[in-house]
Amino acid sequence: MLLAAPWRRSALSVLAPSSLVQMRFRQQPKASTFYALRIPSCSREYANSKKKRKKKQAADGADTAKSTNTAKSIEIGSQLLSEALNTTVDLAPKQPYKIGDGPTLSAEQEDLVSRAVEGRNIFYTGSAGCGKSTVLREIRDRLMGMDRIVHVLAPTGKVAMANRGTTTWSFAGWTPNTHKFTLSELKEFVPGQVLLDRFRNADTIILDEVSMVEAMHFDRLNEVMKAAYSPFNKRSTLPFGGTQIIVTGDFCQLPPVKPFSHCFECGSDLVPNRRQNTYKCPSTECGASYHDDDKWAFRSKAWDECNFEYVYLEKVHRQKDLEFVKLLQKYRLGLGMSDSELALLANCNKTTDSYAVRLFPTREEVRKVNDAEFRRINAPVQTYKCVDVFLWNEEEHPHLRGKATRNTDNSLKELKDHSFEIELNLKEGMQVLLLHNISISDRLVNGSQGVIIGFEPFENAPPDFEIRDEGLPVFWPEYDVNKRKISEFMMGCKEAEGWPIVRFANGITKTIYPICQSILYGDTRPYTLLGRIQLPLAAAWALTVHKSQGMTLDNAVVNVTRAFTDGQIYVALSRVRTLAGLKVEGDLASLKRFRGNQQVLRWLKEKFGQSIAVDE
Ligand SMILES: Nc1ncnc2c1ncn2[C@@H]1O[C@H](COP(=O)(O)OP(=O)(O)OP(=O)(O)O)[C@@H](O)[C@H]1O
Repeated sequence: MLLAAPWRRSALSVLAPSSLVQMRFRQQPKASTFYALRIPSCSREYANSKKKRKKKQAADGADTAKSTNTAKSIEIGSQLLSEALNTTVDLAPKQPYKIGDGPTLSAEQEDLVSRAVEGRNIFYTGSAGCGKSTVLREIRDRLMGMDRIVHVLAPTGKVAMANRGTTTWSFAGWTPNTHKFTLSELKEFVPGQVLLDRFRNADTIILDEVSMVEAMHFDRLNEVMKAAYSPFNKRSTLPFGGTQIIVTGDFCQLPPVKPFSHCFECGSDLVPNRRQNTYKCPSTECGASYHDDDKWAFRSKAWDECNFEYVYLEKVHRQKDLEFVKLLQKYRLGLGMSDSELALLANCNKTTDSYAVRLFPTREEVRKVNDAEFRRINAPVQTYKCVDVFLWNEEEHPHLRGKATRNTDNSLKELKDHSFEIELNLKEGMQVLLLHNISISDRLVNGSQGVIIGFEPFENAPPDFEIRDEGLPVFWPEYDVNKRKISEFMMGCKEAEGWPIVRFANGITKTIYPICQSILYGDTRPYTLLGRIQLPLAAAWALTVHKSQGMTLDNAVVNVTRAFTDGQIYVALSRVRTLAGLKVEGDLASLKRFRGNQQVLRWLKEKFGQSIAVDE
């Protein structure tokens, strides 16, 4: 019985023997540093001796389901609900709609996971497709399965949503304006009790897409987490207040967006000098100056303090074709490519079938293509309105009240970066992209492409899914909340013909049902849940490169004309599995123009040496 099912816990995997290429470095202080604060490196021995959580709750799904504290805590407030309750939609479960699990980890990935669960500070990296996100999810699940309080953070909402995590901004209680504070103000700003508890109770932070995290941002986070302790407490001297830090990403991919907006010391708006690649603080008292080379997180003092173990995942899983892997690796590392290699990438005669998604550097280009293609299809529009769910553990997380704020269309403001559409418009014949892993074995994963070939009538395939799919205890205020939310969703799409049937590029045809993709909030269990119920599909004629980040695509046409930043073309090229699935179009001179960031490349070579070598 769906609703009475106890929450699941992911089983611990067998740890494989080590064949990992991993290195330990004690970082040398940087030659140049612009920040005033420098604190000696500290070891991580504290992490293992950390006291067990006091606020841990034994609550499980069955208990919470019986909770009587319902009226205040569940947010359902829409007219739709009362309508939905009166509908006669058949909700009898049919085939369970299984959310896909991750692949079996390779030996090097397993070894990395076991190091992480031992409590070490780790930076792990590798080329696009080596499994960084896959490993992140495994580390998160295993640590949470060990009752650790784990915060998965990311620099942008989109990446955070994909990992069911939160942004570094939201974790720290910041808005972009918060960086106008001086560093001391920022530290004083922390002592709201909620933030103090959050920082002090955090066992582990896993930070994804670190290439997009600006150095000063990383430093600020470090400083405010230390400031959660009195100066007499040893933890005030430990990096991130003694919380375990696991950082991942690929510095050859997307860089920080708008770095050096505010002075680290005094918070003033910095003045960029584009020719010299510098940013100057206009305050005469402060007068700090920053160089663009120092924008990377690995240039921060916090990075030095963390004293990371460095792990390089060598095996690429997204692509199997060695020639293509080498080609991508060369492009990633800015190694000169021969004309024939460039021609191979840019070969416009290659067959790209009708599923190919076009990747553009800018949003404007994407919108134009998708709108035009949608209009061209002569078929009725089927509309599916999302249902956003807020299951609030008010007693434990009163500070999350604000997360319930809604837009006029009833979507939650907090879910503005959710990859699922608020209102999804589909047509038969439309090219679509899957936004969720629904079956790893069938290779129907986030990024799989297909075409809608028809609609399955609703009555033949009622959805059967759980709002809470995390395997973790979620605040569950009412017994039949699942059923009601599904009914509410059904109401929102009752004019549509049915569930879309998609023929995927790999030949598999599958009816797509709604799912709830959720994020868990709160530092104590059972968690507060925010989720969006929707069909995990999006128009797929075109996507921005930024949106494609993290995806695995079967076929793509990469338009390089308006590429504007390092790493963008590499991200785009590395989305596809095979060379046969790739076509490059536009101003091909851009392929030569972006040769990787030299600062990053030097650093990578210094840290990983042979591990990143490409056989000539
Ligand atoms: N051990 C493995 N066995 C089989 N497939 C794997 C394995 N690890 C990862 N993959 C698959 O490889 C693809 C890329 O994995 P993932 O997205 O985790 O890589 P990534 O390093 O995060 O990529 P990117 O840097 O491009 O975001 C996914 O389809 C994933 O399922």
